[in-house]
Amino acid sequence: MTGERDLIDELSRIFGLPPPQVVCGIGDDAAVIAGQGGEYLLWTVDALIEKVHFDLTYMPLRQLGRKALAVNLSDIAAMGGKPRYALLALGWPPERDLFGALELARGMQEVAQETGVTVIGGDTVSSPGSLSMSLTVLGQVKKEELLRRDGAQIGELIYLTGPVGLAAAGLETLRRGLTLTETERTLLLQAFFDPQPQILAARVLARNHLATALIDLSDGVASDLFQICRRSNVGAVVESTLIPVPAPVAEVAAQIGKDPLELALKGGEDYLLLFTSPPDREKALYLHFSEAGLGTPICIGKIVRGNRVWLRRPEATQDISGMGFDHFRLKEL
Ligand SMILES: Nc1ncnc2c1ncn2[C@@H]1O[C@H](COP(=O)(O)OP(=O)(O)O)[C@@H](O)[C@H]1O
Ligand SMILES: Cc1ncc(C[n+]2csc(CCOP(=O)(O)OP(=O)(O)O)c2C)c(N)n1
Ligand SMILES: [Mg+2]
Repeated sequence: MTGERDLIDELSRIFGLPPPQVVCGIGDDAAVIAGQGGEYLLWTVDALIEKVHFDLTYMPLRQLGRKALAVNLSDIAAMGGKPRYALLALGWPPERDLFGALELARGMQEVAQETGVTVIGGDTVSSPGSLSMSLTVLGQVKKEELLRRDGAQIGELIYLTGPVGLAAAGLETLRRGLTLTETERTLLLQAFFDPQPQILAARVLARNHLATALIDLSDGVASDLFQICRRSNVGAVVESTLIPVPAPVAEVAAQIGKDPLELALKGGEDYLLLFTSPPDREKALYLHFSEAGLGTPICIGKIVRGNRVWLRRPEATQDISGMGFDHFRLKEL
């Protein structure tokens, strides 16, 4: 086993196949359980661990609360669903002021109110040394609107709902104390601190049957597109010239001596949507997004035969399958 994905594959072998009422078990953004009246229940959990997901020296607790819920909601969005209820398991370091936990909860409650979610339970324990939390979110989606990772077909187009690399560049800015203009800094830190779960965009895709496969971007395009490919038994070609890399991301990349595309495709924590859609739905896609007041989706490539993710650059084509954030293959970007 060489990383997180291999470990999950092995765990899923141990846990075995789920019973028939489980429409989708291990392997998608959330588990899907057949509910009543043509509704499916969506069930997801994400842990956030100090020093792995956040550093309290630069992450205010209120922001952390916002982000903790937002990244979980992103997994419900990634199934085309509506988030409803959340449970919070909190591991609080006993040496840390307990009032800090209230700040965290206030941040979470802000996002809950913004998205129509209610926190209905949890667990509170001490966690010597580091703050940890785990959020469980329950959502719902109509049976015919469920969007999974496994529906991509050869010839379809691959889209993003926004520019990539901002959060990763924000993290590098904080970590390395980079000097940027105030506008650049604000944009990057906002993306890193306060990701906006793409619930509306996902609902537009789901309601109008505009996507065939959907995932949210937590580990980066290279890794998350590979998950779509693995589940759909297809390959993908991403065109380097089509990747939306904002100028401040390129600026950070230059300051840290990295390739901007690398930061944009492998940095992670974008929490945008990555989806596939048939070419003949392109007009409808743009129209529905524009009618909903959403930015135009950005086409970055195409689904092809095979099982790898290729990045086509003017000078060469490179295999980027599964590259990006992995909990057990940590290396400095
Ligand atoms: N420890 C685990 N036990 C069982 N299932 C797991 C475990 N870790 C991850 N999974 C499942 O593996 C799939 C991929 O997980 P992950 O990559 O963390 O998804 P996401 O990026 O959407 O959070 C999901 O369906 C998740 O529920
Ligand atoms: C202190 C710190 N170090 C590193 C990172 C970068 N980082 C942490 S988790 C992550 C990827 C997403 O987290 P994960 O737990 O894999 O989410 P999931 O894919 O399960 O939704 C990234 C890029 C960070 N945010 N903070
Ligand atoms: Mg996860």
